[in-house]
Amino acid sequence: MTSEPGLRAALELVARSPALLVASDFDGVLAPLVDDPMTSRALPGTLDDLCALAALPSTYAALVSGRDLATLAQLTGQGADSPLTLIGGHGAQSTRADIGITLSETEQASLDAVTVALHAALGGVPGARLELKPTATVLHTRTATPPDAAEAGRRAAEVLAEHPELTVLRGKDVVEVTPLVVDKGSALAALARALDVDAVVYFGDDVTDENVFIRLTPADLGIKVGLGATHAAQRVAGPPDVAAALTALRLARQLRDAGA
Ligand SMILES: O=P(O)(O)OC[C@H]1O[C@H](O[C@H]2O[C@H](CO)[C@@H](O)[C@H](O)[C@H]2O)[C@H](O)[C@@H](O)[C@@H]1O
Repeated sequence: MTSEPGLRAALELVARSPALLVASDFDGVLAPLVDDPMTSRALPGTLDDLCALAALPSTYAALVSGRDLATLAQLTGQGADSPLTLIGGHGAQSTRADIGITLSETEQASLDAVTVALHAALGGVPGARLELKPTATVLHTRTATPPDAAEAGRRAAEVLAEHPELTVLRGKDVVEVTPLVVDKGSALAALARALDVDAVVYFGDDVTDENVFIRLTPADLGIKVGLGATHAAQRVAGPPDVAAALTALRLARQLRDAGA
């Protein structure tokens, strides 16, 4: 897909920015979507290219995910010595800012109550299951039939109607509920400000990534992965195209540094 002239030209142009931040979502972007969230892995080369970019002068790289930080680090193998900034929990956590995620007693009670209620309401719906994260509970329906997924969604909506204090984030075969007010766009904008970069490149595939795309300026480059309405300027089909685009961006940035 990087042979597509518009995308290639856009990557080469943004690679010439004096200070650049390259950031990517994880699931569905670096890692193909799978049924079991704990088996997600980034495609070969993607993390290497991000780390290589982060090693270049005036160049930074980040992962921005709905995963909690510990899980994101585990799945990507990016530990404390990683050159990448990891932003987790849709912006609730960051390795750079060391943002804490301790919920208040009220927030924790609210999350616990909705989790218990969802668990009770979803019993008996085949393929519907809950993922428990430190700041959120996620209803997964990827392995449910369409009628079962619809039934799970209907039951979840009834429960969530009783919890207007919670934030609901919708994604690919997931409905996520958290007591925090978070979004990836604010988190990435704060990182870009802190790094004082001239341009941001962002890869994302889901509704929550639109909060990033909508904030980008003409100096930046948003790349939507897959189908669906988007505010991104460019689009690729799937994770293999992201891998190719990251390599093209890394090479263009290295050429720029070499003065070519
Ligand atoms: O922001 P992301 O990195 O894209 O994380 C969003 C959610 O990703 C995970 O769910 C998605 O990936 C799963 C594994 O491929 C897939 O089974 C599921 O259908 C997808 O929605 C994760 O499990 C969630 O906690 C994240 O919020």
